[in-house]
Amino acid sequence: MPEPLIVDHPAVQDRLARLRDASTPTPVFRRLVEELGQLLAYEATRDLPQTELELQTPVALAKVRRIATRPVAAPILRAGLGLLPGFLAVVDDAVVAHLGFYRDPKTLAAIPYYANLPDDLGQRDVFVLDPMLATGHSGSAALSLLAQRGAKAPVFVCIIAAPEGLATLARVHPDVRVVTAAVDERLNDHGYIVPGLGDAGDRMFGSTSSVPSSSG
Ligand SMILES: O=P(O)(O)OC[C@H]1O[C@H](OP(=O)(O)OP(=O)(O)O)[C@H](O)[C@@H]1O
Ligand SMILES: O=c1cc[nH]c(=O)[nH]1
Ligand SMILES: [Mg+2]
Repeated sequence: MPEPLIVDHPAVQDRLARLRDASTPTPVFRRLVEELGQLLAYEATRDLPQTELELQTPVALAKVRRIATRPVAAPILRAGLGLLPGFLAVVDDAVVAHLGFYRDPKTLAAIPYYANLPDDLGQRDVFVLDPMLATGHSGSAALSLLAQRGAKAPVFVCIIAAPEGLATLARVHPDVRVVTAAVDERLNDHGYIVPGLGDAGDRMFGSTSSVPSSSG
């Protein structure tokens, strides 16, 4: 797998710092995730193929470049939805594919519960959105489903990746490129990223599950 792209821009790192802060309230957390979605999408879509064409400005003919094909943005529910508005701010006519997976808290397996994908994935650039890559089970399961439906070499856009999740993707999906704001130290013994930011979905949507904070 290509080396992950860690977006080190101060505007990204400052927002990540505020996300990590346990005292950041839900509305601010959600806004910061949305803004990071835009900044990360800007980097992740840098190599999208373009077509050249000529059009008429009010003044003269101009040679211009447009994005060649509408890419697919595939948020993993729920938390991936937080990155979607920012992605669409960068590529406003992306096709949205929804992928429902939740992580079983005991086994940490990814349980599928919803999928709505376009038929022509093979002809499109695909960007999977999920703020957290922890064990990599959810990301890997989402990428497997996309591959079964014809997607080639998708990009995985996240805010924090754990080394364990990166290793899983490298093993199961070696063609995937990861764009992230940070690679953290490790997982704790409950599968949470350390130091991480806690449960992204809960912090974004105001729901509660107990986030185990053991140092294990
Ligand atoms: O790499 P993994 O170990 O699979 O963990 C990461 C997944 O866990 C979180 O989702 P969660 O299952 O909590 O669902 P939610 O987004 O609905 O809260 C997160 O948004 C990822 O999808
Ligand atoms: O640290 C983690 C791990 C999985 N999912 C989250 O939201 N946070
Ligand atoms: Mg969650």
